[in-house]
Amino acid sequence: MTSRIAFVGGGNMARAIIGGLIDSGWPAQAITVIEPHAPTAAALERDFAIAVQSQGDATLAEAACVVWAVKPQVLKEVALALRPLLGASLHLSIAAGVTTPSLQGWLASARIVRAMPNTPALIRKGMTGLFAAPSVSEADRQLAQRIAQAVGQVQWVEQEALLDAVTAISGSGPAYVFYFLEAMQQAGESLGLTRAQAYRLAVATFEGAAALAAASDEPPEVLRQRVTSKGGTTFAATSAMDACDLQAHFMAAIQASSTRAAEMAREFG
Ligand SMILES: NC(=O)C1=CN([C@@H]2O[C@H](COP(=O)(O)OP(=O)(O)OC[C@H]3O[C@@H](n4cnc5c(N)ncnc54)[C@H](OP(=O)(O)O)[C@@H]3O)[C@@H](O)[C@H]2O)C=CC1
Ligand SMILES: O=C(O)[C@@H]1CCC=N1
Repeated sequence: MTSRIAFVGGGNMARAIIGGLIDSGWPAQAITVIEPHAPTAAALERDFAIAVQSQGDATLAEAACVVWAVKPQVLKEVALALRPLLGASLHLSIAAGVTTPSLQGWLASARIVRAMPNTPALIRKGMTGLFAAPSVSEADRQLAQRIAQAVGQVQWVEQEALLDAVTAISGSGPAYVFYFLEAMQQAGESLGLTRAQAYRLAVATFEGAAALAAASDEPPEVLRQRVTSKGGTTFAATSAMDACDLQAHFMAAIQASSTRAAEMAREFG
């Protein structure tokens, strides 16, 4: 029988994971959500035919896994409020920055796995970083991994601090890709393409280049060199990027994401 999963918070990321789980064959009847915002709750019920409650009830204790998917800012308050209703479940937190020791204290449980998914989970192309303290059982690790793998690939890390790096690369990463897509679309338009033409070209290019990188044994700088003809168009573009130190700026932006994850642990943990 499929394990019951209860989501606390039914926002963007929970929706992505729920969509991926159902798409991968997880029964809708085995998923419940606690989501107080009525329009969000109604949309989840409509789109996925799952049970959505405005607040927790006794059925929360029946979940094999509770997925904590509220904002880090409110996680402590929500966890303490629901604590009397919790059973002996695994707790899977997707909140950026909130640490295992904080969660252990709020939930009065050591059965905690932290996950850092990303929104491509919605189409089962997610990448999820996972961390569990050494005391967490193999069965709990397997259940967390099963949920994450239902929506894409997983990468375990051995030190909790590395989840901040995962957050900065793959958690926030889809936004970086969309940021570049926006720029490529606007540039294409300014060069005379229609908005739709430019967007289609840009999306297909990301798709194709990522698939090529995934299929290749060669490092990205070699793949880039293959595109770059001597004195040609790509060289003109990458030289302009180098002239404004784009790579260093981009790396600093990723560092800022990781630093923010660590700060959030101090603010909300
Ligand atoms: N978005 C992303 O790409 C990623 C997000 N995360 C993490 O996922 C978590 C959720 O983020 P995201 O989905 O973007 O945020 P959202 O704000 O979209 O979702 C959070 C949801 O929780 C609801 N909520 C608020 N209070 C309660 C409560 N007491 N009980 C139950 N639900 C409540 C919110 O309702 P309301 O709007 O009314 O407040 C909202 O619908 C965060 O901790 C974030 O760090 C992790 C990886 C990637
Ligand atoms: O922006 C955030 O804080 C969350 C975590 C990673 C992606 N979104």
